[in-house]
Amino acid sequence: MSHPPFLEVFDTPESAARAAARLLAERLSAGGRAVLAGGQTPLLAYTLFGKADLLWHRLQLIPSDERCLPPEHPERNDRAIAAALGPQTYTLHRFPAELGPEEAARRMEQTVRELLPFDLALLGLGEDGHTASLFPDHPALASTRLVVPVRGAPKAPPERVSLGLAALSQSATVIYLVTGVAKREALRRLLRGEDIPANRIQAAEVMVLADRAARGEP
Ligand SMILES: O=C1O[C@H](COP(=O)(O)O)[C@@H](O)[C@H](O)[C@H]1O
Repeated sequence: MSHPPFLEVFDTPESAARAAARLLAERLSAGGRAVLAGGQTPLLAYTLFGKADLLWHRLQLIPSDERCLPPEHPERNDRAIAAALGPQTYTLHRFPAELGPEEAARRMEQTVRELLPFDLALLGLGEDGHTASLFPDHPALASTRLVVPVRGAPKAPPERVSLGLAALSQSATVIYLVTGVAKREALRRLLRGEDIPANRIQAAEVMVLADRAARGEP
């Protein structure tokens, strides 16, 4: 990560989500190619972003990673992202993660190659410092592939597929949305430039939107 990143701290997770939605709408007003994190944290931001007035038909989106679960499973990132965004007409490049990590990674390689570079990546941060499905000390971190298969992830489900560092580092802007007291230590490590997966992503512009709880402020 470029150091020091731009950091903005908000009173509540809702105000951090509003700021993330505003940034997405500003940066993608004419469309573009963007990565969206999975997980719970960004869902409110996506709901708000989904109401923005922009050239949705020119927007190509891809989840940062996917869990190897059946397509309609509630824990699928693509399903949660699409549900939060609502009925806008855009392109969402879904990982065929139901086919397993290796096959999904193989099939998505060309799609990702054609999407690069990304205009923006909104990423999450796990309590252990993972981002997308790139976990600390996992062999996927050493891969130079654009899309990496992940087995044995320490967070369920253990089988996943993820954009690799080689793809995520081709993002003009990376925004981390980090809220909640459980993320406090991971955020501290991110901001100190410690060797966690999120800090292995190289981008020209890195912004961190956090709430007071994640920052350890009362
Ligand atoms: O498993 C995942 O975890 C991270 C963080 O998720 P959160 O629920 O703590 O916000 C997420 O960024 C990643 O895309 C997801 O698959």
